[in-house]
Amino acid sequence: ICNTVIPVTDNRNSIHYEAESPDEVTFVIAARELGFMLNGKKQTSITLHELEPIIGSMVYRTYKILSTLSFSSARKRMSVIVRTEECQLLLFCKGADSVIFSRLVKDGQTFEAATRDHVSKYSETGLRTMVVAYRVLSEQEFSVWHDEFLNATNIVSANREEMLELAAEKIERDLILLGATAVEDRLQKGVPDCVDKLAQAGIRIWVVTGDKLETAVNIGIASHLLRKDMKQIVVTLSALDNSVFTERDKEAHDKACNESVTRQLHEALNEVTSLEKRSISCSLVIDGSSLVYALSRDLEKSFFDLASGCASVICCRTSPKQKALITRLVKINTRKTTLAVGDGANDVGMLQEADIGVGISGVEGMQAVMSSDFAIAQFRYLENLLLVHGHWCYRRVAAMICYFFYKNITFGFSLFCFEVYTSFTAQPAYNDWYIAFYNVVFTSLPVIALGVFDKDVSSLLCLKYPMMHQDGVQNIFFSWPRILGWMINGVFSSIIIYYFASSSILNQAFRNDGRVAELGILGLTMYTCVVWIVNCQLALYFSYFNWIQHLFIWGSISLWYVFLVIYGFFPPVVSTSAYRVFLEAAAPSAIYWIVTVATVITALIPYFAYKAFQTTLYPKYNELVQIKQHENR
Ligand SMILES: Nc1ncnc2c1ncn2[C@@H]1O[C@H](COP(=O)(O)OP(=O)(O)OP(=O)(O)O)[C@@H](O)[C@H]1O
Ligand SMILES: [Mg+2]
Repeated sequence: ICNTVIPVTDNRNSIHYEAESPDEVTFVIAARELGFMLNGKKQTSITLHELEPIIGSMVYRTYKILSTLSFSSARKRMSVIVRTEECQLLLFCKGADSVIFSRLVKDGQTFEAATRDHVSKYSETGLRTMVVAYRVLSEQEFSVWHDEFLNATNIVSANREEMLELAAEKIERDLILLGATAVEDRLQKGVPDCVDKLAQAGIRIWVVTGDKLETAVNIGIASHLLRKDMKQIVVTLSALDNSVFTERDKEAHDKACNESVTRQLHEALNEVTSLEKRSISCSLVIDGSSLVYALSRDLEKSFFDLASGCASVICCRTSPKQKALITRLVKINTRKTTLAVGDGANDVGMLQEADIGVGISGVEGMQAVMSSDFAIAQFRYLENLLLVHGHWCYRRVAAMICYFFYKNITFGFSLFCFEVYTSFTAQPAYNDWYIAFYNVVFTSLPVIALGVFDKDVSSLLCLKYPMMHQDGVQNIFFSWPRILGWMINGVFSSIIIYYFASSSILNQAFRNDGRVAELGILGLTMYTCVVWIVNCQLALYFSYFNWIQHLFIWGSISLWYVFLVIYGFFPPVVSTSAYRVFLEAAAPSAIYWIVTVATVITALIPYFAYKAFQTTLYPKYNELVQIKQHENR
């Protein structure tokens, strides 16, 4: 009993009741069993008040559940076998209309036409429907079947699922139709807007659902995937008359289906091509039974061509396996990144097949979330995940990798330049501890700040300009020219460092008493420039500064001087070439400081000049947004 929608199946006829106030209740009854009627009349709604005397006068009956065949998305149905008080054995089965209707015995089809009519009416209004049927079992039939079912349940092997399915197939047949139910399954808040945004970001969206065609189309319209100006192309096998094929004619049936799907796909493809010329967009709706053939080896290419020519694609009545196959088809044929979003256990295959799986936690359990890469609570958060965090993270990770190349090349290549000078005698320019601490202490924290905090535009603007998402799709920030550019920048910086330091320090009197500088001072000067340059380069790159970035960058540089002082106090056995070198030799010398400043400025000029020209002459999309953001301040 709940208070949203009242789907009641009366005596072999389906009536849909919709509650209008909270005290109205939902009451789903297998009416044939309970004979439910109010004052001898059909009622469109019932209040708790009216219900009380009925419940009071109702005869309660006890059913003993003997066996449950649980729901699976592949079977699209579930059943219970019960023993009534009169010791009669009954099987009740509920499930998708297509599955139940095809399992009815001849005598059980009396109300099929009327129920079908009701079911399609419910679906057209966007309700999720289910058909209920029953069957009387004999004791013997049940006991034979039950042994087999228990065997299948207890088996510990890979084909357990198959055996269970086989057992279910044996008993869930020759059913007698009882009626249909419908429940409202509202779209979550914000879905249409989110779909709109994602479409604006240039993301192609396919809906793959286990629902009925009519319901799926209705949801497509509600979520703005299907629009009035689109030509809707439907590929379905529902028009095929199955009654002409007996069970033995499986092959003939398959052949007819295959031909029908082939024909429909080709006709649709022609239509799409001709409409494309008149710039009319199309949408494709295809059902699970057609997909069986459309996803076969011969037809998958035609299906994919057709689907990729359509602006929206809706696949309905799909099994979990088909969901995964569709994802794989798109992934392989487009070679693009695929992202699957799902909330139920039937989406697990799809979530794992896609490059990125996003599980929605909610009423349908945790399976989807457990097997996904990202978990969100509502569909609309996808917008934030992709357009805001997707953009930020992509830019951060790309910049971080490029910067790693840069800073290590700057460091390593300056060592190499010195090696050339020493004619490859393997004499290192830097003290061992300088080398050991480079990536661990003096340049590590600012990179973390880049990878965690940097953002080029605010989240509001990311959502306002969804096209920025295309930066990632077109791989603007991690292209070969960009990676090579950073590498060349690194080589350039290190040449400047070596050239400036060696030519200014080595060839003239360095100390007051006229002595020239020795190797320890050259290494120290070069290393000072390296630490300054790689950190200032990062400061130039940052689009966003808070106190953490400042602390990390200027802190890392200060740490270098602190380290020099402390390390210099260690006895010469430990500090070797760095013994008191900073306090006694480098710091009192003006040339050391002048070289540092000149080298840092010179090494940063190329990046600065490139950035200034590029932003003025060929701004990227995100830079245009940045300019807008700046103007609006
Ligand atoms: N617990 C159940 N018992 C019986 N039938 C069910 C049950 N749950 C769903 N069905 C029927 O099986 C069909 C397929 O269900 P499935 O879970 O595969 O997909 P869905 O929930 O309809 O859609 P989606 O793929 O969007 O989650 C449903 O449309 C419904 O008719
Ligand atoms: Mg579901």
